[in-house]
Amino acid sequence: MINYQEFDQSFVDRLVEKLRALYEPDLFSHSYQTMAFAERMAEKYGVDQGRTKVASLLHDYGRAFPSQDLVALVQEKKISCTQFELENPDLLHALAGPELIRENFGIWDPQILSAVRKHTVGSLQMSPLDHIVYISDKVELYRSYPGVDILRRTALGDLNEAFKLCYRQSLIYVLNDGKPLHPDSCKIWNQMLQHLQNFSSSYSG
Ligand SMILES: Nc1ncnc2c1ncn2[C@@H]1O[C@H](COP(=O)(O)OP(=O)(O)OP(=O)(O)OP(=O)(O)OC[C@H]2O[C@@H](n3cnc4c(N)ncnc43)[C@H](O)[C@@H]2O)[C@@H](O)[C@H]1O
Repeated sequence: MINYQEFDQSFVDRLVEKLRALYEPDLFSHSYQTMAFAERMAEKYGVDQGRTKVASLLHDYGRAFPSQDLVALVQEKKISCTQFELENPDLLHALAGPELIRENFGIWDPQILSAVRKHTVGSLQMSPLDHIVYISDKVELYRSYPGVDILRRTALGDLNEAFKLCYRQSLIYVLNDGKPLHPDSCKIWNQMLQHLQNFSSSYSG
């Protein structure tokens, strides 16, 4: 029997093959490239490689399910979810992801499940692993929007700055699309600026 809580390379390899068979090709390529970028970031920032690979590979697992199934799942399992999120089902794949991953892969690791849940809107409390998965999703090799190269370089140089730039990028993307912004976004943005300001003033003594 596979010990699902040991995220060694053999576990990762088997997970890659399962997802290759399960996902549409575009979703598989995106997930694989997100893992490849996250791996580089984990090495740079000293974050657990196995967890990083599993979380980044599975971050979009909820995307393999139709929206109506995700709505039914969050209601049936009473997954913590706001009215705004229910009305914007693009956001549900991140919220339903942890439950689906527990059920279908037997992965209960809280750090992995946290990174999956927070990869779309972020959160007021994010670990380095949460940041790595969030950023890698936005800058993986197949993303090709203007400015993505700068985001990639920053991602491998300064984790806090990279999260700030990627978060800003996502907010602009949502606004330009004319979509409603998640109510938590403003709080997350302001808290991040405060944190960066405190960090830089304590650093400069
Ligand atoms: N705070 C918030 N409030 C409300 N809704 C929110 C939100 N944050 C994210 N969302 C929405 O939630 C959805 C899911 O976000 P994610 O979970 O981050 O995106 P995804 O599953 O990888 O894919 P999707 O197809 O939906 O998005 P895309 O690759 O085009 O894009 C994924 C990301 O890649 C970047 N990106 C991709 N194409 C880009 C482009 N042409 N220009 C600029 N940035 C781009 C952006 O950062 C973008 O967010 C997004 O569509 C987004 O609109």
